[in-house]
Amino acid sequence: MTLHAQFKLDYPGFSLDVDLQLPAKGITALFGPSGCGKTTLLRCMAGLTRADQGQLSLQGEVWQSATQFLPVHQRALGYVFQEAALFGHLSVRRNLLYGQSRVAASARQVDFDSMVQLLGIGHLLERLPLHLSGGERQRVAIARALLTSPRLLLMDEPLAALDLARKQEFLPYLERLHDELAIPVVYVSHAPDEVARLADHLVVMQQGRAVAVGPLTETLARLDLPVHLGEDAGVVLQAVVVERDTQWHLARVAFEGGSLWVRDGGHATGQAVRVRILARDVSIALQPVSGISIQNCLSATVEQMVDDYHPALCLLRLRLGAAPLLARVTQRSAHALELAAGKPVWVQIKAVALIG
Ligand SMILES: Nc1ncnc2c1ncn2[C@@H]1O[C@H](COP(=O)(O)OP(=O)(O)OP(=O)(O)O)[C@@H](O)[C@H]1O
Repeated sequence: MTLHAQFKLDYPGFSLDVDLQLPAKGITALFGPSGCGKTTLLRCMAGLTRADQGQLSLQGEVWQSATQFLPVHQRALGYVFQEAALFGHLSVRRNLLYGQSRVAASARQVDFDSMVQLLGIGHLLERLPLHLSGGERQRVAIARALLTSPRLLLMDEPLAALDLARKQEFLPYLERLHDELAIPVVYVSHAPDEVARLADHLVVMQQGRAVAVGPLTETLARLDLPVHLGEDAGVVLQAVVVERDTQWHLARVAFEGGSLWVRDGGHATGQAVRVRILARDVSIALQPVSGISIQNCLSATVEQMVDDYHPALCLLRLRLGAAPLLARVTQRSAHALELAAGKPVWVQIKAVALIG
């Protein structure tokens, strides 16, 4: 079951041309540089912009085709913008009830109290939007969108207007949504860390085209992505906490292909987590190295090697069992170690970010 979105549209100096089959569950990130068409695509999906040519169907239900165009108010979708658009003269509670009242009581699938609890806004219900922080406003906007019982949630850079502290405060709520919501979310972002943290599926856009589409882990590990991630190049692996070392405040997380020691994030043994490993934090040796401070040293095989964004550097894709890994090394080291596809090596992983 999928979300099928096909649109062609021309603006002066810009054209959108995409044909996407996306999973009808989890979070799909639309990622790419400013001006590549992410918002335009989202607006087409919402029916806020009418593409010259378009098709949109969600699990077989057609919202747009050559002969049909459902206007935005007839599409069962929630839309969260960069800046929360709440009614300023209504309390948070009444803003939420307004969202809920847009659906007939018999069609409501989302419960008011559970949404308030999920987004942690119970103590804000009697306040006016003016008296909320940016992050609180966005949480209310999401709750209001979800109270319309949508079948699809569209989010356009919901963190863009927040400062770093508010972002850190807000992200756990998005993660909770990710874990608890059954509806698909299409999430626009140009921040690699947000994508790494939230997305299950990735659409990389460039100049109005989708240049790479697929599950997050494999798509981030592609060496042919035309969008250069620079210092943000790296992989995200799904893992499980298997052991905790309370003396040293470390946790061991296992993934298909190995395990890593990371800083203990307080997760219980057995809990699923994501680990993000940046290419710049991975180094290569031909033998296992001892007498160094790096804790994580694993055997891997070089799969592919390409020139990187600076002539001194190259980017390698390796396999640790089933899991992909990216490493950035200098061309001189690659030459000295005679690195090539198929070569077995040892990787040392200097830093690992535990997410979720
Ligand atoms: N209504 C419009 N009329 C004409 N051109 C438009 C219109 N809306 C967007 N554009 C152009 O389409 C291109 C894509 O814009 P869009 O806002 O979709 O990009 P984006 O990837 O969301 O960018 P950002 O990350 O900066 O928000 C831009 O060149 C923009 O100037």
